[in-house]
Amino acid sequence: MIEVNHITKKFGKVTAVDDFTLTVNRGSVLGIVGSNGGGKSTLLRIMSGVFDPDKGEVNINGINILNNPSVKGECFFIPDYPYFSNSSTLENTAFLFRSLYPNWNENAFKQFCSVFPIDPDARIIDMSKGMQRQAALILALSTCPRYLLLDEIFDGLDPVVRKLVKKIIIDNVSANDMTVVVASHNLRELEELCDRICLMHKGKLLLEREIDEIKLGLRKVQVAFTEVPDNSFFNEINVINTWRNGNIFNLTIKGTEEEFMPKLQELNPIYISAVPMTLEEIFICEMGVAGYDTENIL
Ligand SMILES: Nc1ncnc2c1ncn2[C@@H]1O[C@H](COP(=O)(O)OP(=O)(O)OP(=O)(O)O)[C@@H](O)[C@H]1O
Repeated sequence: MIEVNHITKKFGKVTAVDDFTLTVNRGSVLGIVGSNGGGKSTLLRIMSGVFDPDKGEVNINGINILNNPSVKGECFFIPDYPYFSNSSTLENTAFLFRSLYPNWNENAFKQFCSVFPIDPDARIIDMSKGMQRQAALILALSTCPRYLLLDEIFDGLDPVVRKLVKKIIIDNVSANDMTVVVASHNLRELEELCDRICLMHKGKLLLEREIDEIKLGLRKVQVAFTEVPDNSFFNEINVINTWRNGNIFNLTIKGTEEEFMPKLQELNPIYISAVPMTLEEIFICEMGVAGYDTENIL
């Protein structure tokens, strides 16, 4: 379990992370989304021990990571721009990592090298951005980390590799109880990967939800009437957003279809359809309901 307790980190006048508290359960995948400059990368750097916080602490399994190399050694952090030296290849970095990481898994390394379409003997800095990320991920996963922290890992990956990355991460979480924290602007990818999502803005945690709870909770409903019923019909249903175009209503409704459909049917609509919302739509909606200016946050 990772516990982030009241972390604050300032760079001069900028407060990158502001009294941030969060718990990541063992064997779970947490997604962090939020605005540019919201503090995601800084938070990940603090969680992995790259930066020390000004205030607060990060505990892994109850142990403060500050000046604790053995706990830090259980984490592998892939930054948004992974660093490789001029001469690094996958093979020679693996040679180094074998002696550095006690849990290095040679079979896993060979298997990852065979499934990812990159040359293990090529210089990593000559590779494309997406290929460099793949190289970083192959090395990270071969160290068998208990905690994997990923910053914008999907950036630059093609759709086939994105799918492969998600599958490998999910397999590792279920097989090895690995805990993953991934910061990304790509809500669609996070939706398929994460158990929980948190939203960070101006260094603060604005929202944290289970993916299933989010998805079950809201529906996008389009309903059309020949005769528009009295506005009071909204009172019967938990409508949190309405957009009307003549006799057609586009509603965001909180609740299950079993709950609200019979009530809508009573109004004799000529057309009705309910579809689940994407994570992006839900976040935008929840943020709006909470009074935030969503256009400047997501
Ligand atoms: N090393 C640094 N020195 C000075 N300021 C920094 C440093 N690192 C981050 N910051 C500042 O801290 C704030 C948070 O930056 P951070 O990179 O953590 O945000 P982010 O959420 O990852 O942003 P993005 O989504 O754009 O990658 C920004 O205002 C940034 O300019």
